[in-house]
Amino acid sequence: MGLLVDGVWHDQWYDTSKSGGRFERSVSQFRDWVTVNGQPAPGRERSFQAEPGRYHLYVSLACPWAHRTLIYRQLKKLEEVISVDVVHHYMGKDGWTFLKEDGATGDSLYGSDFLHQIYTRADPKYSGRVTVPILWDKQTETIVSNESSEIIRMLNSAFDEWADRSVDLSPAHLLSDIDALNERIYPSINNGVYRAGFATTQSAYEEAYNELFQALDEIEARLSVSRYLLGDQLTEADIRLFTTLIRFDAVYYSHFKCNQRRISDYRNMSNYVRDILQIEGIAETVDMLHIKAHYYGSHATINPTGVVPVGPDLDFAAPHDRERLSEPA
Ligand SMILES: N[C@@H](CCC(=O)N[C@@H](CS)C(=O)NCC(=O)O)C(=O)O
Repeated sequence: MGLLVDGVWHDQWYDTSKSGGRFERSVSQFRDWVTVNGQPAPGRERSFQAEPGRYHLYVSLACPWAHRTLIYRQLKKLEEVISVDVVHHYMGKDGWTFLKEDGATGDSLYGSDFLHQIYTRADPKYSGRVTVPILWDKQTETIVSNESSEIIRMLNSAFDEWADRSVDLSPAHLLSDIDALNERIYPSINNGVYRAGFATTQSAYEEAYNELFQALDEIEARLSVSRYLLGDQLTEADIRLFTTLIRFDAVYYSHFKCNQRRISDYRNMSNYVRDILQIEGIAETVDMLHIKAHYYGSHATINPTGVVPVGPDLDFAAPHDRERLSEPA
């Protein structure tokens, strides 16, 4: 694990020394937008017009943020429109690599060895973390965005000429509710598990742990009366929550010490996870080998032996009971 400084790779773990042992996620730096007519997003100058075959995703199957983008690509039926490469699950001293093994594809565009070479191809002087996902423009050979929350908003509508338009995960009338839920769920749950797991002091860990389980209890209550977070319609907020919940029992519960309860101990949330997993296209985006091998194998400060637990046995294909909460059509 490391980062680029002026385009040069340095092997370095997260520094929590200046924040009382708290893990603070750095802000993504490539923030342009693909738009229908190529009009730059407000406050932006670079223009990226939606076109089939022009854009490429670099993802890790382990990563919950990259997972969001893969789910959108499936649900919007963009497989032929946006190509994908998958990095290897092990993130060691070279960061993410393109080692072709266990279903990792390698870099089909440039044959690079390391993901950081994609960042320096876009900006030879880039300083910062080298993260997935990346939305890459094959035409101008640059990174459009490395911020998953924005990439999924682009995938939701910018490519609709070639996509399944009937799928809209952030309809205008729900947008402010989605944003409000994201504001609650991102710090306490999506990033909350990382804040617990990467904390290097007891107090930083307990702060994150308490916030996490308080938020999970709230979600459980919400899901006791509503099929999805915002009623009968699956939205962006569900996808963003799902990618954390699906990893929880296998990884966050033990590896990140988030062990007050498993998701399988929550009746509503566990059924909800299976409900979403069983939507056509979603199961293909979940790769438990990459998920477990990455976390247990790559975080030497947390699990120095790199031994990957065999369990737990999780049956996401088992029936769920969520239909009881839907309005009859
Ligand atoms: N805010 C970013 C976060 C992406 C992110 O942190 N990805 C992790 C993998 S789960 C990563 O690549 N980390 C490498 C690092 O921090 O060096 C997003 O949502 O796209």
